[in-house]
Amino acid sequence: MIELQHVAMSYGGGDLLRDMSLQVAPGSFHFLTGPSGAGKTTFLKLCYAELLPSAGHLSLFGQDVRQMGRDEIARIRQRIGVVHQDCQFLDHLSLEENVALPLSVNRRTADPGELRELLAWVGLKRQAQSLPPQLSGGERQRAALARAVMMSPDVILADEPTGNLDWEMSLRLLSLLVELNRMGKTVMIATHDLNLIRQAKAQVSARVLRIANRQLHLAGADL
Ligand SMILES: Nc1ncnc2c1ncn2[C@@H]1O[C@H](COP(=O)(O)OP(=O)(O)OP(=O)(O)O)[C@@H](O)[C@H]1O
Repeated sequence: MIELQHVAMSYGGGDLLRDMSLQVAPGSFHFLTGPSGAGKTTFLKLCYAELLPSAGHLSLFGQDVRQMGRDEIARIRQRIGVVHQDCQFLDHLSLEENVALPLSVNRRTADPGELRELLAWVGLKRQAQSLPPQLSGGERQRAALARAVMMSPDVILADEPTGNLDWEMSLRLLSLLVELNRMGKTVMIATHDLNLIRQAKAQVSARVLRIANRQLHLAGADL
């Protein structure tokens, strides 16, 4: 589904990430951890072809990212829902419109019933007409998750989705991601929060990856 072979990534200077190999199987659950600045966001950006590797081989859904044209990348991205670290909402659009945005971008209209159901699933039915600045941090993160699953993607990539949330709200968000995984979605979460990882491991079988010294390591069971 996502496969890296000896991938390196550089923003121009030396390698930020080097010699990374990984196979992400359909339906798997991964955490990605590591110190601030280690390259977690960069790694996720590779996984949705926002960035291309500077060396090595990266394939998404069996296709080499280097061989893909712009249209193919756009098609592949529809299969990958991303929860960005800063949510990236359009502040002049309602929550409902923001969540439906991936469809409008693809010139499709959201089914009102499905949209309502999705907002109810993340507990935001009442806030459908609110503007993003009127939402709490937890509401914004849940809305970002709803937007990420709007296109029924196969993979969900979440970048520090609980970064600014209290423990109770973090658990709520985690339970939504676990539910998605139980529905068969592949999930990868970048996080600093080792307690969140421990909590998740009690619920799902998750692999924990750690970026350290520019390389990708499989963390031990002692987390
Ligand atoms: N577009 C860019 N151009 C140049 N350098 C960049 C760019 N994006 C990120 N970097 C640098 O790459 C390094 C890794 O950044 P990245 O955001 O991937 O790390 P991170 O592990 O997600 O950090 P954090 O946990 O603080 O979010 C940082 O030193 C950052 O400044």
